[in-house]
Amino acid sequence: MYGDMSGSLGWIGGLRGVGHLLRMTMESGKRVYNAFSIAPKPITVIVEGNIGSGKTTFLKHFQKLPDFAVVDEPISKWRDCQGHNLLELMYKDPQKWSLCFQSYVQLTMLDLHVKPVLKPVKMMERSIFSAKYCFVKNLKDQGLMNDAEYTVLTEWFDFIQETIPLQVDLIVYLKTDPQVVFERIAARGRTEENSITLPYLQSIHKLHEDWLIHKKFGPVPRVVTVDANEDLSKMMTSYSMCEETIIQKVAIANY
Ligand SMILES: Nc1ncnc2c1ncn2[C@@H]1O[C@H](COP(=O)(O)OP(=O)(O)O)[C@@H](O)[C@H]1O
Ligand SMILES: Nc1nc2c(ncn2[C@H]2C[C@H](O)[C@@H](COP(=O)(O)O)O2)c(=O)[nH]1
Repeated sequence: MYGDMSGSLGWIGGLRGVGHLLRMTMESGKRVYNAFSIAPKPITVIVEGNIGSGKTTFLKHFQKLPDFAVVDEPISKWRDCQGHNLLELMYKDPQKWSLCFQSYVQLTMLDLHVKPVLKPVKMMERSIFSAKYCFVKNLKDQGLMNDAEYTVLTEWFDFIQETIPLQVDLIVYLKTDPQVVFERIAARGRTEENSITLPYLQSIHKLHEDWLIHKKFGPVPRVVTVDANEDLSKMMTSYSMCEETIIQKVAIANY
């Protein structure tokens, strides 16, 4: 289901030296592939987390690094699909608009999954997987999507999995308390989101935990969980630790 290019991370200790070399290369501002003298095999990292957990903010840190290609969530497309604000329609009347919205999410996320990048690390904000396992499942569980609609979306999802290899080498999970993200969403003030309730965020949180921690929907690639409740001023350490883990993953993929 998830393409994964590298073996066990149990070699981490033995490769720490390679990771250090890569880090020195990246910190010196040179291209990471100088250390290999050939282009390394690219790896794909997806960043997941509840609404308002800090994914966009987290990815801004990596956008500054020369060997990371950040692929943002296509929310601008969801807010303007040839003049239709599908995000707003979905929040205003999920019973009526969820199939339409989720179909477009699945298309726009697939487009980003297959988008090639010219850098060693491709970092995606969310994925076709969280759309399915968290948001679509929540709509079904809450009775906001009927069985026929859910079946059609699921058959599309299954067909995509069977015909298009979607590479995911690592998942960074920004884990938050629903109350924390509830307050952040309110502060962010996105008009479409002013109807979001705490119980909704609690449901989405539980589904992220079921998917990534309890693995209730099948095997997942390696998950690095970050406590994203911390205030922004304290997040730099977590960002740097994730950077190190990703650099080592590149090393493993090219060992
Ligand atoms: N660690 C943090 N502490 C406090 N506020 C944060 C933190 N990370 C992000 N924010 C703020 O919370 C809101 C949601 O962050 P954002 O990165 O847009 O989350 P997401 O992309 O997951 O929806 C934004 O207003 C952002 O400035
Ligand atoms: N119903 C769904 N809503 C989704 C999905 N993916 C994202 N979203 C919503 C949640 C937010 O309101 C907004 C952007 O998400 P952030 O977490 O980046 O703020 O889009 C989905 O698949 N279904």
